[in-house]
Amino acid sequence: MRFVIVGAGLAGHTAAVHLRELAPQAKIDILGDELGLPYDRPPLSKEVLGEGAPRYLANAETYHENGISYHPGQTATQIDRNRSEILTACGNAYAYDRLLLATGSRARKLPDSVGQSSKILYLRTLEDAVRLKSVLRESRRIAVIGGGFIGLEVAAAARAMACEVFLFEMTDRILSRGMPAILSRWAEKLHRLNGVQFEFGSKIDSIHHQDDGSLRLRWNAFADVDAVVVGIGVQPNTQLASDAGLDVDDGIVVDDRCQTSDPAIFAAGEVTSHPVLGGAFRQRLESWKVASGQSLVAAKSMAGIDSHYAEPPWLWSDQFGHNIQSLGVLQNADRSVVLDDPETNNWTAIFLDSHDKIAGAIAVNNGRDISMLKRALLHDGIIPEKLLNRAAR
Ligand SMILES: NC(=O)c1ccc[n+]([C@@H]2O[C@H](COP(=O)([O-])OP(=O)(O)OC[C@H]3O[C@@H](n4cnc5c(N)ncnc54)[C@H](O)[C@@H]3O)[C@@H](O)[C@H]2O)c1
Repeated sequence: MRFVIVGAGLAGHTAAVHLRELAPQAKIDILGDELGLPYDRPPLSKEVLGEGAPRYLANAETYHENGISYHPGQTATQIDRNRSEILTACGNAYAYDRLLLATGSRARKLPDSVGQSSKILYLRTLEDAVRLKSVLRESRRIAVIGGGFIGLEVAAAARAMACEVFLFEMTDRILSRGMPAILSRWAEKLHRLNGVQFEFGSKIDSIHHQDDGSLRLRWNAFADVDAVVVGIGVQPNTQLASDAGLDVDDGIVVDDRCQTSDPAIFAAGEVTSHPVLGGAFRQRLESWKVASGQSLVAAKSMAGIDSHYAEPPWLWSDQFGHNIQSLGVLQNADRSVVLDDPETNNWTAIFLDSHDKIAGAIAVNNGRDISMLKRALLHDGIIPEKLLNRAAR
């Protein structure tokens, strides 16, 4: 059996390791478009911007010892479904019996018309993180565009380096995509207390270089900064799949076995549009947990073992030493129950659906609540009595 994996992020790497265990005789190739070894992405906006080192997922010896052929710098450009081959930009061809697409996402860019400069930075890859860190070290004032997790984690890292930080968010609150207002209020207060300055409802019209090397931002006012960091979301890398005629709807459409509309082709990680909560709807989730969980299901399915992905959405973030966790689907919730005091740095909000069952939760420095609520969500959806006792009356 020949397995080819396109994408050497967490999903691609983890699937290769599982496939090796499940199919000891199989040929396994991983194609990655970056040059180095696969690494874990969450530390890029946290430890790597501080004093920490990147977390590599493997080294060349482990791949060699496990008979996994890792091909860095190989950008896949075409799936030839008739010949069951992947073609790359370098002109190589890799034949497959089962193919896994773990192509992830890329950073959404500001339009070129806003301005172009080597000091307008994005954060998606290890190379981006290393460059950003060195620019932050040299900067006194920076602008961050976008108040999502990237923007906020970069703001926290920049403040730790004593940079002045202006954060521009086009909506009226931070974390507005998918996170509830109670978390936005808490996180904004935390960031303000730590010196981050906010501009809401503002889109940058232009960014110009000035003679002294700084950048001038224009929206309905002006600001001069040394660098601009942009975190305005991501776009899934679906081109390869759509060019090959696979079903794509925002992400690559897969079933709960991670199989695409072609039975020989599978997909895993944040590029997938997959069924959530028993198939009630489908979602593309930008989360480490999806990459790690779906890679096991995809590997089993590719090896012919029955397996289904049924994990509820879960993600976390660390900001100014505080841990935020989010569980489940919060957008469709009808009401919430708050445990402890959201004015402090330890609280949990549980979101309930129209049947008063748990839809999801947010916990600030309360990771244990999330573990308990996850079990309850998967069991009967009822809030455990032990937690209810802490609800504000
Ligand atoms: N801890 C974590 O889970 C974590 C941490 C970092 C990054 N990530 C992931 O990295 C990816 C990228 O994160 P992100 O923060 O860039 O995306 P995001 O979509 O979470 O947030 C983008 C923010 O930018 C705002 N925005 C969009 N266009 C804008 C504009 N022109 N001007 C001002 N604001 C604008 C949006 O309103 C939104 O608040 C996501 O997949 C995210 O989940 C996750």
